[in-house]
Amino acid sequence: MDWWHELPADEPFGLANLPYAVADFPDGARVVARIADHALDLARCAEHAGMESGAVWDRPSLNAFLAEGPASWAAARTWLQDTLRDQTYADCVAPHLHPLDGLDLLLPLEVADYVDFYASEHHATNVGELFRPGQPALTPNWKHLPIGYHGRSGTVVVSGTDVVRPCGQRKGPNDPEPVFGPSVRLDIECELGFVVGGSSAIGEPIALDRAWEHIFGVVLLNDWSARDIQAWEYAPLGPFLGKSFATSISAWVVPMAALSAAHVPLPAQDPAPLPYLRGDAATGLDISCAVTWNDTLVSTPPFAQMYWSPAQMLAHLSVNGASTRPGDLFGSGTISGPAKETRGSFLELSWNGAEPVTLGDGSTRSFLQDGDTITLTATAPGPGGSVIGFGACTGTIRPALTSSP
Ligand SMILES: O=C(O)/C=C/C(=O)CC(=O)CC(=O)O
Ligand SMILES: [Ca+2]
Ligand SMILES: [Mg+2]
Repeated sequence: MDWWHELPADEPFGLANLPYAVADFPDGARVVARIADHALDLARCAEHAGMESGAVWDRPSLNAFLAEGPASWAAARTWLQDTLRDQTYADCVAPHLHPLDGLDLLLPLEVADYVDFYASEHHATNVGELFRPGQPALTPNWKHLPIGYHGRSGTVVVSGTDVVRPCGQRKGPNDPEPVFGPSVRLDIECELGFVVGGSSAIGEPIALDRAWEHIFGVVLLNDWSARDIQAWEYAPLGPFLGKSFATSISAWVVPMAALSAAHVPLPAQDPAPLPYLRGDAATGLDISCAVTWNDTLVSTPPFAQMYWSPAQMLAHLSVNGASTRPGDLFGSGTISGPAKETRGSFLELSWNGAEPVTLGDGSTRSFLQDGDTITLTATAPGPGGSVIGFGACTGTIRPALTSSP
């Protein structure tokens, strides 16, 4: 028996999970799968085992594998689980396992198009009250369609990448004129990101009941947000420079197949959405997130509380005939539950600065200070009582480069 044949039942990166990442080996970057605290060099392991289709992993991103589609993803997963389970393959596995400690993980995919949704009713209600006081918190369309905006795919960065405080225009309600400078209300948004694979042609919407087949897996996602820049710029076209400077994702992509036991019914949708958004595939996911600010756990956002299903998001995203490509990424929107300690942004947690958060060292915060580190983590139920881990999505704030261009 080798160590990977006898992992404890509560190992969050056991055979039921097997998330993918891209590791920067001395002789090139390649796709790996995680098993406990090791990464398996998939292309080399497959080569060793005589599995020719493993060449798709001999690349510096997941995109070629994403392009192959769900039948290939399922076959690869079955092969990988069999290879790790069966002791006769131990010689094909052992030489290609690398301790994670000391391994550099890269952005796991070349992000094609990036969309961010707004699917938490609690978050949308809170932000509505804070940004548009005196108006109904939810806009009239909110319960009829999953609201989203197209973001900037080129600034999606991997966990561990520092985030430079953005500069931009802001104008508070009492300022006579806009001013330019480093954001003074830099925030996070705890979200999940959904990685799209296969493709759909222009003019051919993805039906709700086929939507999950197009979703390869899930990452943790932090949609860094400069609230002062956002509040001044967003009307009437939506978020722009307040969010496009950086979006962090976890290095590990948890395959949807690992989350088969995590599907849960959505909270009741009233009014019933239009038929293209209605059906049994409109499930939620029981994924419990956690937000750590420096070393203090400040929030535990529950994805199971999200109003819209990821399947509804993808059906809506393509219902106008927009095509999808391997490497498309969509964010769920900030995950906020009903309780204060489950809010997924500091705008909400500090109620726009009125109720600062106290950290473990006794200091208080409303928004991010230079040097602060944010870490998102999550777990989900796996098959047979196992636990599915997601790794971490972390980022540290660096000072603004300049206060004037
Ligand atoms: O209500 C608004 O004007 C904007 C809210 C957001 O910050 C948008 C966003 O990124 C969506 C989300 O993460 O839920
Ligand atoms: Ca967001
Ligand atoms: Mg962003």
